[in-house]
Amino acid sequence: MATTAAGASEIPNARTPESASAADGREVVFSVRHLWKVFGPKAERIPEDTSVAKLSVQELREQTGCVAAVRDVSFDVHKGEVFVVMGLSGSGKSTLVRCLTRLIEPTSGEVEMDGEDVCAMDRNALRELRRRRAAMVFQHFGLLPHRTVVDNVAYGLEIQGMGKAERREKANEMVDKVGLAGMEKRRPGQLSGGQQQRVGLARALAADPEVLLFDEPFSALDPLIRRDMQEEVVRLHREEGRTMVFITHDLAEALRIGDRIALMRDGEIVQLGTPEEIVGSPADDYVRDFVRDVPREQVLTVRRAMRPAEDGEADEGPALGPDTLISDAIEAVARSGGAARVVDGGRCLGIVDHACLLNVVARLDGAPHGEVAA
Ligand SMILES: Nc1ncnc2c1ncn2[C@@H]1O[C@H](COP(=O)(O)OP(=O)(O)OP(=O)(O)O)[C@@H](O)[C@H]1O
Repeated sequence: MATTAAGASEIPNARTPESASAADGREVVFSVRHLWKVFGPKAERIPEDTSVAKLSVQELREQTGCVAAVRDVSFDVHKGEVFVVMGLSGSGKSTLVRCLTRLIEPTSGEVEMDGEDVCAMDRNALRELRRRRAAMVFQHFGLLPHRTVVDNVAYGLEIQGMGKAERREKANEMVDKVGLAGMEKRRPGQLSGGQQQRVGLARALAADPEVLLFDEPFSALDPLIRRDMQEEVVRLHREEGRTMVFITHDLAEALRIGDRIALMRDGEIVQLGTPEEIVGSPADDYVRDFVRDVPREQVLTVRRAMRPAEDGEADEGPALGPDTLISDAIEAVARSGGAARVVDGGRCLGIVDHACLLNVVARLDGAPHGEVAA
C-alpha cells in the first residue's frame, strides 16, 4: 500500500492497486446504462430525439426549455469501493446519485442494484432499497433535537421495527464506532457540527446498508473537522469494506477518499478513473485544467515514473513497491544517493532515478514507464 512521506500529506492517496483497479472480476453493485434525467416540458422525448439530444446545455434550454441534468451516463459501482462523483456546482452530481434509488425518477436508461432492475421496483421495494440497501447520508442530517445521541442513532432501527433492547445495543455499538463514546446521552444541540455529522453517519451505519450514498456530507464543516470526517470515512471503509458512493465538488476530497472518481461536466461523465489516472492521464483539456494544481507527487506512483532496468541495476539499490508514491520515492532516492528499484513479488519491474522522478513532478512524463513525451 502506498504511503505518504511525513510532512507531505496534502493529498494522501493510500490505496492498493486491487481496490483502485477498474472491473476485472469485481462484483458490481450498481450498474447504470444510458441514464438520462431531463427536467422540463416533454422531457421524455429528449433522450430519443437525436436532433436535440446532442445539443449543448444552453442550446437545449433555448430550443426546448429543458435542462438535461444527466445525459446518457453509464458506469458500474463495484462492491467495496469508494466511488466518488465529482464536478462543479450544477454538473449533475446530486441528480445522478438520487436517480440510483429513484429519489429522482430517471427520464430514461437503466439502473440495476445487485442485478435487480431499480426502475421496475414498486413502492415497497423502493422503501426497502432506500432504508436497508442503499442509505443516503445528507449534508444536513436532520437529527431529532429532543432525542439523545443514542436515540437518534436508533431511530432508523425503530422505523425498521427492531425491538428496543436490540436497537439500543446496535445504536451504542455504532456510537462507539464513530468515536462518540461517552456522548450517548447528549442531545444534538450539545454537539459540535462535526459531532452531529458523526451521529448522522452512525445512524446510517446502524441500518447496515450494503451501500452508503453521501451527498456532500462535509461541505458545511470547517477544514480541520472536514479532514477528520474524511479520515473517518476512509477508516470505516477500510474496516468494513462497505461500498460507498460519495458526491463532492472538492477535488482534494475526491482524491483523498476515492478509489475511483467520475468527473462530471454538464450532465456527462467526462472521465472515470482512479485518482492516478485522472491526475496522470487527463482525458481532455477540461480535466487537465481541473487537476492542474494537484501536487502530482502525492497522487502518482512509481509505476508511472519507472524506466526499464539497465545492466546490473535490477540487483542493487533500495527496493520500492509499485504503489509507492512519487513523494516517498523522492525521499528514498535522495537518501540513498542513487537509483531505486521498483519490485513486486521479488521481480524488478523497473528503476526510478532522480531524472524520471523529476520528469513526473515537472509534468514531462507523457506516458507510464518513464517514456518522456515528445
Ligand atoms: N427540479 C429541477 N428542475 C429543473 N432543473 C433542475 C432541477 N434539479 C436540478 N436541476 C438542474 O439540473 C442541473 C444539475 O443539478 P444538480 O443539483 O444535480 O447538480 P450538482 O452537481 O449536484 O450541483 P451542486 O454541487 O450545486 O449541488 C442544474 O443545472 C440544476 O439547475
